[in-house]
Amino acid sequence: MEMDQNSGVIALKGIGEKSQRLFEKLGIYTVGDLLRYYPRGYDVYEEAVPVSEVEEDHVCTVTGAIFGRIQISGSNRMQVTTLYLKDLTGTLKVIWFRMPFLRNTLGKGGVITLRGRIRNRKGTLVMEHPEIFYPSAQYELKKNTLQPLYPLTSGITNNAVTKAVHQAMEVAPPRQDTLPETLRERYHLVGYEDAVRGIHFPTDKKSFYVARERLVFEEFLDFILGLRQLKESNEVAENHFVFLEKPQMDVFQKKLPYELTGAQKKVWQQIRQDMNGTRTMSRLIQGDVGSGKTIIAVLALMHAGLNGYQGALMAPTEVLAKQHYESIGRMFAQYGVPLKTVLLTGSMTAKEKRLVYEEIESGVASVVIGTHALIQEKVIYHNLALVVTDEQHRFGVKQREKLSQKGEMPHVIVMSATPIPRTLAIILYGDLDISVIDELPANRLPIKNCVVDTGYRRTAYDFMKRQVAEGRQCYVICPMVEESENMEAENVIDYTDRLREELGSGICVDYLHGKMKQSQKDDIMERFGAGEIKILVSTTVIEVGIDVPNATVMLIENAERFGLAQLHQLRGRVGRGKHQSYCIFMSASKSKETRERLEILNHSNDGFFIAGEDLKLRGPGDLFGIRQSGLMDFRLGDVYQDAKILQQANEAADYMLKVMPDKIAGRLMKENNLRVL
Ligand SMILES: Nc1ncnc2c1ncn2[C@@H]1O[C@H](COP(=O)(O)OP(=O)(O)OP(=O)(O)O)[C@@H](O)[C@H]1O
Repeated sequence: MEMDQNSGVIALKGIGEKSQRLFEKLGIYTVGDLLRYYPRGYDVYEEAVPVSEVEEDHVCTVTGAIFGRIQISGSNRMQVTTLYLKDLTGTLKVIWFRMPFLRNTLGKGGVITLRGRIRNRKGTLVMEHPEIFYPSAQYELKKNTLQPLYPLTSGITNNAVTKAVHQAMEVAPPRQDTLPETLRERYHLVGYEDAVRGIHFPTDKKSFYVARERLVFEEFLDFILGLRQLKESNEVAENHFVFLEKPQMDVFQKKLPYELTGAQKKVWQQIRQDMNGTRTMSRLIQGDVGSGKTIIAVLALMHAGLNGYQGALMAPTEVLAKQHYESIGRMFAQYGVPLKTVLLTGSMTAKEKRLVYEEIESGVASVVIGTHALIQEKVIYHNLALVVTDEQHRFGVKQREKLSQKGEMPHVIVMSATPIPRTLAIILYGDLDISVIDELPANRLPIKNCVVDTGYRRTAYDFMKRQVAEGRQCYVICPMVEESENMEAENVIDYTDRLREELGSGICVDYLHGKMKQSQKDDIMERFGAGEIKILVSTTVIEVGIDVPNATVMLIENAERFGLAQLHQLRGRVGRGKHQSYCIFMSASKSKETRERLEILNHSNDGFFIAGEDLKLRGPGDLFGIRQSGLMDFRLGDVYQDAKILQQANEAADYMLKVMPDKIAGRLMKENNLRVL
């Protein structure tokens, strides 16, 4: 049977119905999907290093002579085979678990190559459970190759995915190039088939870079073309709402416990003009953490409500939606704003939801706050004139379509706390007008930072104790353990136990992680917000938007595992009130690069500056590392890392629009287009 990109994966040899279902779980239905399922990283088979140079926690390759006798110890169930490998620089202890037969296979001695992770066992560096190349020459075949590592789901191995991709590449290579030749030549990009081959099975680092570059370019290009199309539709969308200036708006602002900053006033003015203007608003509000974006959204929602329209605020998480719902409700009650606010989230019971649906449909509710549930079919709005959303859940084509099908074409405000350099913002938010809140409220004291190693932990705990004694609260962030979400939870729980022990029973310590039930999360956040919980141990779930101004200490464990932008976001959870705040970046890493990165944060609290420095620090060498920005969920591209490619793609989009507009329509139809919007 002839196979092509649209054939189901079941057409491949070795894939039966059971594996087919597993592939479907990964979102892979066709051979084409499989080829677009890119590795999340690579195992690099580096040159062997001398025994004296192996590093703790690194995967290393060593070559040497088998020294002395191979020993077997331990119980029957957990037999440990121990070998000593010797080269000119030293001797390394190597162990395997449950592989006693190795004594026979390796018993002849001679030269061997081993590749495995180095652990520190009671002060001795030991290589654990390595891959064996015996005789040593076998390693030559693998040396310098990169083996793909795919994101997996339980029941499917990396080997199975690798094999399937291999086969697909052979029987149905993607022959048709998806980029016009002029663009390929102009930007020196490899052909599509080579790129797909290179991303799955790079022969060396260079072939990986060129493959990736081409695919990232295309991903960005499609994204930008989509934005241009959105911009066009924004430009023609007429504002059919009528807004009048309401005196309550000024009264409300005067009653606030603070005066708006100059930057907040400027941005509010821009929004008001837009809402009262002739076109439908599509505006991005960019502001550093804690710059006071929420109040701007509140003003806009009030403006809609007081004019008899509905406004919706869509938050990225339930915790945040609830926080907004409570703080806005409180504000309205306190300052006499006669607008009904409702909350709608996925975890509410059917009965609760029904009630809210009714209040929305009848127009009783003026301000609707919630998560993604807000754009579900069942919600029928009553004159929806404004949607405020955040950058992660940007209001894309699909959402707009959904709402316009309901007869609404609301004004849209997108809020972003990611201070990206202006040149990039203009490209990434090409469909939106941009407002920047470039000033922090005047009552803020700059956060004091320090970068320390784990030896400082005790001192940090003592410091937190003192802060708690003064009535303040603290956050501790534990790293997310990649791949295993259950472990993520365990980490936080274990850490909390240890911290409770260290600090004694007088201080209430609790934890928060992504796997908890919604009601538990709400409960924890409520108790932290009320000041009952003094120290909150958490994963990065608290990263976005949590606002507890009484919290003054942020301790980030394993700071090296996070990107700069993310660290800045985390730090932004403190320094939100009038008290002096502190951020402690803790890291055991000795790497010079990590230190340099963390020093940037140590010396600056300015998100825009940090983003700029972050950009400067990067080189292609970082590509195997963590994705730094977490901004917009591109399949391969990273807007910081690939800033140059982003700029080129932007230029290419201009060129296509001018020279080959006929080639664009086809691209916009592509299924993955604007996936990230
Ligand atoms: N002009 C102001 N003067 C003093 N305090 C302000 C001012 N504007 C907002 N605030 C307060 O500052 C805190 C942070 O504001 P807000 O939650 O809106 O920040 P944000 O910009 O959304 O930040 P993030 O992106 O970190 O969530 C809030 O407690 C808010 O009440």
